[in-house]
Amino acid sequence: EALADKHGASTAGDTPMMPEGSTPALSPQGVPYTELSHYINADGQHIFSRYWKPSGSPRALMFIVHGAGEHCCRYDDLAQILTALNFLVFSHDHVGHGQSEGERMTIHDFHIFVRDNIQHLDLMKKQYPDLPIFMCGHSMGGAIAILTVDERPDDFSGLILISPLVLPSPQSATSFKVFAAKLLNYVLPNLSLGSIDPSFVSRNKKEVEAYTTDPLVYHGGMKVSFGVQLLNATSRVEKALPLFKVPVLLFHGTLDKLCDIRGSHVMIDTIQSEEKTLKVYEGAFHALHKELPEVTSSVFQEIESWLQQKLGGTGSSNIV
Ligand SMILES: O=C1N[C@]2(CO1)C[C@H](C(=O)N1CCC(COc3ccc(F)cc3Cl)CC1)C2
Repeated sequence: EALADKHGASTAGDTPMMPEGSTPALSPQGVPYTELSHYINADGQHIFSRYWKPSGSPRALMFIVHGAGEHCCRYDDLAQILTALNFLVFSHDHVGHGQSEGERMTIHDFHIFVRDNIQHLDLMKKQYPDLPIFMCGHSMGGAIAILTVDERPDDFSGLILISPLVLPSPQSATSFKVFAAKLLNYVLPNLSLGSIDPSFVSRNKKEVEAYTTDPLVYHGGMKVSFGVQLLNATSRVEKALPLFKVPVLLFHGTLDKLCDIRGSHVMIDTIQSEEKTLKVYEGAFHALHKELPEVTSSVFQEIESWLQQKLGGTGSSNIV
């Protein structure tokens, strides 16, 4: 059992990871993992993990789950908002993403993302056994979050979803692409379905630029095999929704071309959660946490007041 250090990152200090004189495991960017907070997943891969700690003692945990091709350091702004509410925020780069090991944007079973999520969740529960835990997922990270909560419903006090992948969007997963992906998966699994169009990510030109120039973002084509796993994810999510009971705060833009807003309508109508809210942003694109200032500030305010109300905290909980 690898020891978890104070950050909850497990180091392999007690098991000789490499015989004397050999080089330490390096991140895809060439950084030794001994210098990066990380944990080792069930396949022995180094998963880069990130922790944003509040100045005071934390009153809750927030587990952020990033989307396809991106990485957890893109959530610094959201994490800062949350640490100001005395949340301890944690996240990691999914296998094949960012500073974690694994072939770029390659997965042979979508459940691996959920398995690694649960491992990190258990590490943090051990470190902070008495704190309520919330999860926030974006896009493909929303599907991973839904499936994680579905497996551990009693571990979460609430789930926030920013334009989650519930239904594939007809633009990015055209019925031809879906058909082709399923067929080609047997013969050409590594064929590219084309890469994510950065202009679909946000209307905010600065954010599109940041996405396009971010060296930790994967800008290559999406493999057929990855697309098929995303389709697997959407069907697993649809099966999970009718049994879903955790409080949910959902956000979606009406002009989202990457994840169909219909998926959020299906979700809000299907889940059994007593507390469920869907905020629709007219004209907004996909990454609402990186959209035009008026959208992103509204999303962050809604998240703040929803969390304050959940924690029975001070602030704008409107008790009538
Ligand atoms: O800020 C952010 N957001 C990001 C990038 O940077 C967007 C990206 C992300 O997760 N998705 C956008 C693309 C979408 C493609 O979907 C498919 C494609 C082929 C297919 F066959 C079946 C499907 Cl479902 C999946 C979800 C994370």
